[in-house]
Amino acid sequence: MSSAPPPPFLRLHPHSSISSFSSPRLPHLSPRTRPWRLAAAREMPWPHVLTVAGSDSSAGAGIQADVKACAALGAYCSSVITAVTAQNTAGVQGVHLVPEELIREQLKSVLSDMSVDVVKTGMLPSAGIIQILCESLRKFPVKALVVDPVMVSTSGDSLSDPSTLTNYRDELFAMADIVTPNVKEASKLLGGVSLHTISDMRDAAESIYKLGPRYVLVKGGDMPDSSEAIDVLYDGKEFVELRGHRIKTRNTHGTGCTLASSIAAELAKGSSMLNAVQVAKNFVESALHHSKDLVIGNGPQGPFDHLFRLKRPPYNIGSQQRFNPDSLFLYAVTDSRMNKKWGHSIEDAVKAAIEGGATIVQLREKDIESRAFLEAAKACMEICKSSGVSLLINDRVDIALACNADGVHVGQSDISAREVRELLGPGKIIGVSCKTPAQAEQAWRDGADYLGCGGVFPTTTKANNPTLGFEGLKAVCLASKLPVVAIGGINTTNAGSVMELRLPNLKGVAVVSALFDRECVSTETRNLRSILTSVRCLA
Ligand SMILES: Nc1ncnc2c1ncn2[C@@H]1O[C@H](COP(=O)(O)OP(=O)(O)OP(=O)(O)O)[C@@H](O)[C@H]1O
Ligand SMILES: Cc1ncc(CO)c(N)n1
Ligand SMILES: [Mg+2]
Repeated sequence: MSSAPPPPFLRLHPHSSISSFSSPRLPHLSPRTRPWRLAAAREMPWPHVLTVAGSDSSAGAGIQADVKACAALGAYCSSVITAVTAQNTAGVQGVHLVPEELIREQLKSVLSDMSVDVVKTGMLPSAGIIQILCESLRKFPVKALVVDPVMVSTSGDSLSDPSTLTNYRDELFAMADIVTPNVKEASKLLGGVSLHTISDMRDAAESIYKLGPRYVLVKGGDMPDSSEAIDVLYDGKEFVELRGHRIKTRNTHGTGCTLASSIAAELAKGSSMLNAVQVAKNFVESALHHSKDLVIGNGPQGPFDHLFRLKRPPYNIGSQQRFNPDSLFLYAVTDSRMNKKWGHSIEDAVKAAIEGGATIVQLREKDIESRAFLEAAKACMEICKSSGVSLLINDRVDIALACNADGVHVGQSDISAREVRELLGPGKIIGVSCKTPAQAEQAWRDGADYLGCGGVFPTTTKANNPTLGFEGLKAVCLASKLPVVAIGGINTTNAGSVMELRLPNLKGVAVVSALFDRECVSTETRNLRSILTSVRCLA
């Protein structure tokens, strides 16, 4: 690794010289007195990740991978460049460090102005750079810090000075929300222990956890001879094994950078750590899958396509509206037979349910022709959009895509949540009907957002639907890593008893006939809403 020469760039940038560092650039004006902020009628926060990492000339890893991953997942990505590397698909040919004072300046420029949510680190090649980063983070705290302790490239070239080990371990890890070493990096951090099995990865995660981060993710991308790519997440109490298919491809350059940036993007959007890691892992797996046969370069390790989703519909992948689990509180599911019986159109029924206080709506239309269904779905989308309520479509991914619905709900015999996610992209809501803890686990692995669990009580809406009772509901809620909505035979007389169970993850009740097999849908919804609210108030 070459060392940094004196900074010649000062002459190239007379207006941004390091000597001006101590004087603030922005005049200290309150938002009210900043004229450029008054122009916007409604300010929309944009999830923001700052990556502090090295440039990769081949653009498969480093800063370039980080920017692409964040863009693909709907987050803004600013970048502080720590080093410029010469790399291609054969390996690393050169490394040049950016002068430390310019790194400090870049950090201040971004952190002092741009409302960064999450900082993600990649290549931090010297001890001094880590110290500067820690100082900057103490001065400008952010919501979360994701540390990818990049030490060696997959080609085996060194990307950091051995002296950084001490600063990682003693200073940066204690500030980190998550640290994401691969097996080689975990071994280096722990003085050279060898990692061959999942059990070794767990032990390593436990040892690295003791250095101070809130979570440790030991990545198994480089574990040999496995049909699965398994990562181990540890939070100081529990281990979670994240298992994905191992994609057979040469295009794995930058998987680590992409995973860490994707975690950062999801955290910036408001996800929990476990969900962020799961979404990130699914994203890497999908990107590798879609890029497995692409050819760029002559070396053994090619880049992959972070923006693979742009090649296929839907294009609105960067939805910034995160799914809010609290929206499951009063979940209205339509039924065309009931609407027909009472002379309600689907649109009128949906409008009435929302008027009465439904917090999310699903169109479950089993006996209606596709064209009529799509027209009704489009009209319902307009109604839901104007009242800020999400609209999901039962089973029909095609209808959901065509009307740009907020998501899809699938059952155990419909296409899997993983495939629905592939089709809908990361910004849409996916729910799965589950009756057992095993199904709940699978739905989470497949990238679902919530579970529908039931039938809690006997129901006539769905034929041949076994009743789970409170015990079955409890088993699923306790095992689930996702929020749950209870369904099946729920009405104004028993909804209170369901919510009074106060089960973990149980966010609300889903109802069909209690709302729609009635003359006045809005009155029924209002009654149910007030029952649910009073139970919540007593909590
Ligand atoms: N061939 C593959 N198929 C599916 N997932 C993979 C594959 N290779 C790596 N992954 C996944 O990619 C993520 C990054 O893991 P990996 O161990 O490759 O990190 P890394 O070695 O730090 O990356 P890099 O190659 O960028 O240095 C992990 O979630 C891992 O499971
Ligand atoms: C600049 C840079 N950062 C990280 C990695 C690790 O993949 C790499 N190869 N290059
Ligand atoms: Mg790797």
